[in-house]
This record gives sequence, C-alpha cells and structure tokens, in this order.
Amino acid sequence: MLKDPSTKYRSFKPVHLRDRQWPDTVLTRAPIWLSTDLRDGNQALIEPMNVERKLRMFRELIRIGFKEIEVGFPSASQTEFDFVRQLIEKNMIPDDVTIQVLTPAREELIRRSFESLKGAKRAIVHVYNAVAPIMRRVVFNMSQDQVLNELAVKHARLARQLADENPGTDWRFEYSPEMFSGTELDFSKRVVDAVVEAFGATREKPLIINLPSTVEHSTPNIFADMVEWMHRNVAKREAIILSIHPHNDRGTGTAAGEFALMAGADRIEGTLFGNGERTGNFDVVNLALNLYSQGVDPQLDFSDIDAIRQVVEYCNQLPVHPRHPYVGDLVYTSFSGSHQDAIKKAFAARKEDDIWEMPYLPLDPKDLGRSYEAVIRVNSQSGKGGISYLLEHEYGLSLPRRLQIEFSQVVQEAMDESGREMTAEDIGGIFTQQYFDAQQPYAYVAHHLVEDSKRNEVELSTEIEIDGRAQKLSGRGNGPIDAFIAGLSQLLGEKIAVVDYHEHAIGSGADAAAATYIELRLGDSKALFGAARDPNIVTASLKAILSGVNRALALRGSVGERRVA
Ligand SMILES: CC(=O)SCCNC(=O)CCNC(=O)[C@H](O)C(C)(C)COP(=O)(O)OP(=O)(O)OC[C@H]1O[C@@H](n2cnc3c(N)ncnc32)[C@H](O)[C@@H]1OP(=O)(O)O
Ligand SMILES: CC(C)C(=O)C(=O)O
Ligand SMILES: [Mg+2]
Repeated sequence: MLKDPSTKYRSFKPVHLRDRQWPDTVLTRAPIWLSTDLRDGNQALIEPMNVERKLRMFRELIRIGFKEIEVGFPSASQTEFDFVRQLIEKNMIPDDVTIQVLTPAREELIRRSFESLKGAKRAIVHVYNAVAPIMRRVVFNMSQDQVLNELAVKHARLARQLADENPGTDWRFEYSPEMFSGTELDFSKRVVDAVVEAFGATREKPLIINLPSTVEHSTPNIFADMVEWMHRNVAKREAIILSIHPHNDRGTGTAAGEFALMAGADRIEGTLFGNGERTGNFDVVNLALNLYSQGVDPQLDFSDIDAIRQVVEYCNQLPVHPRHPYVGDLVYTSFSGSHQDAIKKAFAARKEDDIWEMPYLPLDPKDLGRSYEAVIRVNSQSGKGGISYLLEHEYGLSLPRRLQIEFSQVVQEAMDESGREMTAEDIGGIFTQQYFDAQQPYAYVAHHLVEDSKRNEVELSTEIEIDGRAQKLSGRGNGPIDAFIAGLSQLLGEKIAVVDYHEHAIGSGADAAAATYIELRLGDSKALFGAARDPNIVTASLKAILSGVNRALALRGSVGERRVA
C-alpha cells in the first residue's frame, strides 16, 4: 500500500503559556514600523532593484512616513554598497529618518557593512545568525553553545567595537535570531540574553531584538505565544525594543503580525503590499489600514494608495493582485445584487459625520484616494440595487422602486444575451433607449396650458406627432397630466390609468431638469413605466406619458392598430 505522503510532515507544538494575555489585548496605537522593502523585499525579486529604482522606493517610503528604513545588504554587492554610500554622501536621509543595514554574523561582512555607513549621522546595524536546530545541524555543524558564542556573541562584540572606533555616527543595533519561529524557545532566550549583554544594551540605549518567523510554520496564535513568552522571560526586557518580522508562508503573515503586537512587540518589520521571500514578507499596508479602520492612526500616509502601488509595481517589477487587501483593483467593488442593495441603502442613510458603518465596505475608499465609481459594478450576479445605484450616481436618475424592478429585468435580459459586465454607460444607454427615447409612434411637440381658476381646472392643448404627422389634442382635467390623459385616451379609444407618478430635479441652476416617471395602464394591459426628462416639468410629464403609452403599444405588438383622428 502507498504511504500517505502527508506523514512526512510534523505538526507544530503548542506553547505552554496557560496565562497568556495577548488574546484579550486591543491595539490602540501604531507600532514602530520598519520597511524592509529595500532589503528583504529586494532580495526576493527576480531582478533586484538598480540604484534608480531603489532611490524611487526610498523616497516613497519617506513620503509615506517610515522613520526606520532597512536600505540594503551592503556586503552583498557593489550596487547595494553604492546605494548606501549615495544616500549618505548626497545627504538624502532626512533628520527624522534612520537607515538600517543588514549583515550576517560574519566578520568580513560586518566590516564591509560599517564601511558602507561611514559618515552617516545615524544608523542601525542589523546583525543576524540562524539559531534553529536544522541550521545548526546542516549548515553550521555547531552545537547550541557554539552558535551562541561563536556566531552571536562574538559578532555582537565586533559590531560594538567597530561602532566605538567610529564615534561620529549615532549607532544603534539590531539582532535577529534568524528562524526564531523554528527554534526552541529556551535557546532563543539564551541567545537573546547573551547578545543583550554583549551589546551592553540599557534602558537608555536599548537593543532592537527582532524575532522573525523566517518561515511561517504554525498558526499565528503560536507565533503570538512565542513572542509573549519572550516578552515575559527575557532577562532585560527594559533594555530591549522588541521587534517582529513575520513572513507569510501559511498566508497568515498579517494575523501573525497583529497577534504578536498584541503579545508585547513594540516594532514590526515588513514591506509594502507584502513583497518578499516566497509568499512574501508581512504586509505593512494591510496592518496599518487594519489599525486605521479600527480608529487607530497608523502614522503612515496611504491617502493615495494607487500612486503608492504604481511606485511599488515599478520598483519591484511585480504586479499587485486585483484582490489584494485595501489596494487591489476589485476590493471596493461589489458585483452581487444583495451586496449592492445594502450598500446603496447604507449610502442613502449615511450622514456626513457618521461613524463608518457600511455593509461590505470595511473602509471608505475615499480615504485612500479611491472614488466611489468602482464600488458597484454590474454583471449577471447583480440586481436592481446595483443598477439603480449606477443610474443615480452617474446620471442623477433616482428611479422609484417599481421602476427599478422593471428596468432591472430589461438589463438582466441584455446581460444574459451578452454575458458580460455592464458599465454605467451601458446601463445609461439602455435606460435612455428604453424610456427617454420611447417617443414613437407618439411624439411630443408642444403644449399650451390655460388655468381655469374658477373651476379649479386646466385646459391643455397639445401638439404631438404620430409617425411624423402633426396631430392636435385638447383636454380638461384637474391638472396637466389629467388633461393630457383625457385627450390622449380619446384619441386612442382606450382608457389610460395613471398608477404611480414620481418626479425629481436633476442638477441645479440653468442646467436643471425634471425627471419624471409615470406608471400607467393602457386599457387592460399590464402596468408599466414611461420616463422623460426636460427642463420644463410639465413637458417632462407629457413626454413620460407618451413614453409609457409607446412602450405599452410596443409590448402589445399593436403598433399597427393605432388610431389617427
Ligand atoms: C532570512 C534572510 O532573509 S537572511 C538574509 C539573506 N539575504 C541574502 O543572503 C542576500 C545577500 N547575500 C549574498 O549576497 C551572499 O549570500 C553573501 C554575499 C552574503 C555571502 O555569499 P557567500 O559568501 O558566497 O556565501 P553563500 O551565501 O553562498 O553561502 C553561505 C555560506 O556562508 C556560511 N555561513 C552562513 N552563515 C554564516 C555565518 N554566520 N558565519 C560564517 N559562515 C556562515 C554557510 O555555511 C555557507 O558556507 P559554505 O560556502 O562554506 O557552505
Ligand atoms: C534577517 C532576518 C530578520 C530575516 O529576514 C528573516 O529571518 O526572515
Ligand atoms: Mg525575512
């Protein structure tokens, strides 16, 4: 029998932390953010950024508001080295921004990294070495003690010494026990405690201890437990800025980041839209906007998110997925009818300063520089709500409910035929053709209205065309609609009953027009709508009646039987 292939994997072990605190914590302020777009993001690209692309990204990160930016791995290549030099020599680092460089715990690479930073006002030197059992065994062939002493402590001392030799720079340090997520917790603690001592970290001059899920191995609650365990058990917590660096192998990088901040981390490293090794680094935009949509200022500016996406796509030469949280082309779009209906109603109910409570829209697209245009798009999954939303937003036409139902059937038929999405323009075109242009065979030409105030009546003389031939009508009634219906019924030899009437203004000032929707029944036909718009409100009503009559006749197929007086 074939062996079950899943047996070659092991399940992750839970952390014994019975009194864990993080599940009840609520995040109320932004963490310290570090962007590693120019390092971890860059090292994962098919074609790493050249200096021009790196500069473009660097400027964008500053514009967004990052105060700590990992600008590269200067010992990796001349491009990386030169980029750091350029930032320093051309004085391109704002006073409130600190650059950071990464180096492995290897002497020559640490020395080269310090060389790249010569003349910097401030800098963070980030030293890492792997600590996980798999790396100790297959890469280093070292015991725990050897990794602790010969990699971590020895190189921490070297970094400190090189800093002392270059006092012109305000040095800070970061140490990462790489593969923390796959390492025994007690060993991670031993390494971290030893490195904190080796760097001489104090409350006043703290060391950044960065705990990476270099590879995401477990559910995010386990990572949070590990971070809380470290937060509570390291020897000198007061001398540490506790940082985290999640990856996204299981697709839960954002959740791991959020939980770990709840678990006591002060700082988080990630990239814009989550570019990075394999499935990517933790997505800073995702978490920042999660905070924002909970009412917490993330201290990063994403008010023009599409412009940021453009820069990121240019620099990384990778597209951002259309469903990517907050930024994807489709993430503020509802296609399904019931969603559209709820959004339309919630927009109508919303007042200017209300708390944002919008079904299916966790965040106001306007806050990110997005318009409402793409919020509702209509395809075969859509209903009357979406269709009438588009007519209202794009054309100012506010259809009465029964007309929404009638018109959505017309649109559905057109969509079933074409099988494709309908744009607002398509829908506007169908509405115009079906209702406003329904002026054949009976077309409005002119009218004259005389009020008979004594009898509380009006007398209406109307000129219409029937298939292009002029025809005069006259009638009396309690208003122009009543009077016109009287004349028209006589002409047609059929009763016309007005079932419903709605009218509203479109636009204002000189360009204002009236839109009129009249539901009528011709003879014993089923009731249907006519609609018209015109700067003159009476004209709009008369045209709407003719639109309804023409539509009823067309539906009945009796156009040929009409009567001419
Ligand atoms: C999780 C992370 O993202 S960590 C950051 C990873 N990023 C990068 O690696 C990008 C930039 N890296 C590079 O350009 C190169 O890897 C360099 C320049 C750093 C090093 O290149 P090389 O010296 O050619 O080594 P290479 O990377 O191929 O292999 C690693 C070697 O270093 C050894 N090594 C790894 N860590 C250490 C260490 N801390 N001390 C000593 N040796 C080490 C490995 O055992 C291996 O040795 P071997 O060649 O004897 O088998
Ligand atoms: C160097 C470290 C922080 C890293 O990128 C990782 O472990 O993912
Ligand atoms: Mg990483």
